[in-house]
Amino acid sequence: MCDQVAKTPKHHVVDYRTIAKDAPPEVRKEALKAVDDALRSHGFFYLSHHSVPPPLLAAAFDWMKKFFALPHEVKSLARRSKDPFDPRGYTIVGDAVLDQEHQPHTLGELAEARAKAPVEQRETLELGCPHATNQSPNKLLPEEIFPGFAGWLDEWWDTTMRLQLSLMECFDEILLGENASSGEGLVSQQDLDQSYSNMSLIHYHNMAISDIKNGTASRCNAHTDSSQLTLLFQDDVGGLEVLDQSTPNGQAKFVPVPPVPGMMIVQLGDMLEKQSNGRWRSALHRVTAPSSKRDSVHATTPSAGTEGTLQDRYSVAVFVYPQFDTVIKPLPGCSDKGPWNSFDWGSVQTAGEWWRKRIELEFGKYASS
Ligand SMILES: O=C(O)CCC(=O)C(=O)O
Ligand SMILES: [Fe+2]
Repeated sequence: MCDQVAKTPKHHVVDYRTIAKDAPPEVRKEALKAVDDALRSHGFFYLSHHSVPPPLLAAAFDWMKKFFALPHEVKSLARRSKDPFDPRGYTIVGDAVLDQEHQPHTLGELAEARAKAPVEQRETLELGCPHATNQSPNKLLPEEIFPGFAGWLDEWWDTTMRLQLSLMECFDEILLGENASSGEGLVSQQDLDQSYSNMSLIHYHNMAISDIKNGTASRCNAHTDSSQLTLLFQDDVGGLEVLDQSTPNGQAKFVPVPPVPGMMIVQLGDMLEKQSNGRWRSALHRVTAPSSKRDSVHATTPSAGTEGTLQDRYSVAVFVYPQFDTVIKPLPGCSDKGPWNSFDWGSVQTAGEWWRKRIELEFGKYASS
């Protein structure tokens, strides 16, 4: 195990090679048990030796740096529309708001939390399935302004979708057991040609640590993802944290999920919490100043060189959704109620309805501005 993860011993690390279909059955069985344990206790795990080729991943970070460094007027050619349900395009600080630090149980409580949340200092490029014809197309800059990006996106999209599908196959085996191939599992809810999955390329602006400390601004407020599953790739800046409820005295606290070279993060979202009947946990997570900097009186960052400044941070989050007409209810094999229950879903039944509720809360303020 890598040293950086060893310092945070509670975090689970899964080696992708051990859950791949061609792994020896005994190895795979053990590894799937480790996946189950991780999702039961923390709702996320590190995935090492994953199938995203390093050059494709490095290109993701290069593209982000290039895109976000463009002048505002140019980026604005790809601006997200004000219709909350037209989710593609470039967003700026203040368009979206996340916040459920105090674990609201209803969508009403979530809306209240969001109304009071500090402003997240981030800009994003929101993208969806490049070849889907059933939803708004991606808002890309013209090829002559940003040559090569569309080609990278196609390859990235297909690679990450194949990866998520192989994780879904593992989840079906864990949750449905012998009935994994019955056509009632998670894989059957996916249509990769017309996928509703989406992703954010994210740039966190450099900012004063004092703004985080005094609560006037933030990087990414605490939230769960509304997806089934999120694939998260972060740069080496740090600051990602997840709520750990497994402490011996029962006191939940946010713990760092530091970047580890070569590893990505697999995180569970609201839909799979419900589909697993609360056996697995939708991870409550946030991005803040890395704890070593936050706790220091004279925090410095070597690259920024400025006292009390947090350097820019980049990440990619791929949010995996089933087809939007999927009814989100416990899967066969998940009749036993587990401990996690992040939300009262009220009358919401389908994946599309849940997405609409959550996206409205996230982007509603921008739409009305
Ligand atoms: O930037 C990160 O590491 C996390 C981003 C995130 O949680 C989100 O956009 O939902
Ligand atoms: Fe998230």
